[in-house]
Amino acid sequence: MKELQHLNKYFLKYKYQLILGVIITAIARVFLLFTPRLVREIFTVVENWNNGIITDKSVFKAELLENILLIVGASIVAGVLTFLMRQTIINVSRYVEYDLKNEVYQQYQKLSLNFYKKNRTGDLMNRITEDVSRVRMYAGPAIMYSINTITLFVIALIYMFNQAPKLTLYTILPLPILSVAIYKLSKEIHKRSTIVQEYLSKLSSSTQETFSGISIIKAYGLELQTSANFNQLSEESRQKQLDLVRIRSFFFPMMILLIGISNLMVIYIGGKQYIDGEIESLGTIAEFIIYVNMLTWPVATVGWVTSIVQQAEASQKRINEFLKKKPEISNTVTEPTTIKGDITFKNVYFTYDDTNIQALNDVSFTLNKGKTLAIIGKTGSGKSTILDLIGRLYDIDKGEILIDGKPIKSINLTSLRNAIGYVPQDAFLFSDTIKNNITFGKEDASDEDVITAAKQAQVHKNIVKFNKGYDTVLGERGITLSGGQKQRVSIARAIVKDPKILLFDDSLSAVDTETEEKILHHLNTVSKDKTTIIVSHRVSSVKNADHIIVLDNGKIIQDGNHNSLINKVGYYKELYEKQLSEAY
Ligand SMILES: Nc1ncnc2c1ncn2[C@@H]1O[C@H](COP(=O)(O)OP(=O)(O)OP(=O)(O)O)[C@@H](O)[C@H]1O
Repeated sequence: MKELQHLNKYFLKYKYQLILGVIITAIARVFLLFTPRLVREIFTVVENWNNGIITDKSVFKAELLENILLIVGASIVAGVLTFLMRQTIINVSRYVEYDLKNEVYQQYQKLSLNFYKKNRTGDLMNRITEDVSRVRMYAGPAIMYSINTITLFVIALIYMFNQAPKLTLYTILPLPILSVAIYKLSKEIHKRSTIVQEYLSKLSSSTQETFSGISIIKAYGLELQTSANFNQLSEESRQKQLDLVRIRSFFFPMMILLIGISNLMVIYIGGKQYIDGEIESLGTIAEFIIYVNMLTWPVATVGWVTSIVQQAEASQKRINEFLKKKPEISNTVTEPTTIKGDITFKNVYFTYDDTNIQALNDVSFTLNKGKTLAIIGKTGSGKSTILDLIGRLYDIDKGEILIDGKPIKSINLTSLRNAIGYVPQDAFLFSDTIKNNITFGKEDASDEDVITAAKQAQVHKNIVKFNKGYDTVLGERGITLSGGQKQRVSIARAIVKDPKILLFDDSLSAVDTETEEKILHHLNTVSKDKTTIIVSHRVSSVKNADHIIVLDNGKIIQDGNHNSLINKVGYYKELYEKQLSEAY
């Protein structure tokens, strides 16, 4: 229960609804328990009529009717209260589920990129869906059924002991056996349903992967093989489902058996006691039969609730593991920082934790506000890493990164990221309209801003050709853009944000040189007062930059401007000549 204490703050938040729920539950049970006593009354009235104690037929009828009406009345009140019990306690569990989901999601957002590298997406999704649902079962049904069982049991036992103490003992004897049996069964059901769940998620991720890679599968003619893999997985999954169904089938027969045994005991022992004169009325036997049936389900829930609590505890433990994680990159500055855009790297060293790859080795450069730096170099030389470090997606090992002359850690993280317009290597677009994809970083951008940015990114003409223009939906339910179109929408997104710092990570690789030329021309105007970094493999993209650095294996091996570098023997000159000859 230690892990579940995390939920106490939510119980405190919804304390009034919870207390109301508990009171309603208790009162509902009291009303429910009127029925057995009233049934006994009816039996007594009938016995009295048979024994001649009541002789007046109208009195007999009136007493019968009174008890029947009382049963109907008590049942209606109990029914209404049971409805209200669910409306309070189950509602609270839904509120708790909602709050907990939000808490986990907020925490996910705070955690740094490294966290996402170390944990699989499926696992992250599971904690926010499966685990939170299991915890909800504790916050709602488990609490509700526990209160239900306790109140019903206490009140019923008091009534029963008052009526016939010996019969009570015999009646409740099989109930603990029922509880333990249900507990064991629930545990086994849970074990098997977890396996079924695992198979279902394997099936869905494998299907999802197949659909995502359908063009490759078709191109390589692998349909039969993927179908065979699917069938095998599906067959295994079916087997596990059948195992689960088998164990579940025991549940109700077992309950019926144990209720049957209890009923028989009441009839047998009660009957003997009646014959021996230990109990006065046959009505008591009827009353006890109703108690047994009323108590069976709550007693069965003791076993069920125990297993729910155990599952919830395990799930909350997994959730807590993530909630307790401290973000590696945190914002320590509360005041917003105004950013101008000067960037300085001083002897920066950086190694990726997970792979131990040293991506940057003693990198230094200075880039003043409004200037353009280009980074060129072989793949894996550390170009993207420099951009990630400017956005403080990682903290460096050694050296210093200064923004406007201040250490990057002393700058408000939100202000820093708000000041950056980043165009990643793989343009990521959401399943949303083109317009919303462009205004992603600046939701209040006007239609005019969006169109201007799209024109500057050379994608406006493509967009207006679609039937719905800027309202065209992209992604799974919409159209698929070409690689170059995606890159350009992504560039428009950065431009519309009007940031102080623009970072382009090989963002023109999928556009032809003519379009590239036009985009670069517009970028000259757009980035006039902005600090710009362009990462590229193409000399044509970087030649107009104020400063160019050439990276190799995390080290700067050359730097200067285009004119100086093409006159120096080295990587840049070689690349320039090679790309020049390819162009002709
Ligand atoms: N998130 C990461 N975790 C671990 N290692 C990484 C990560 N990102 C990059 N690396 C490694 O760091 C080195 C530098 O990578 P980086 O992406 O900065 O290179 P790049 O010059 O941008 O390459 P490319 O031109 O192919 O995009 C590479 O060896 C790469 O494998």
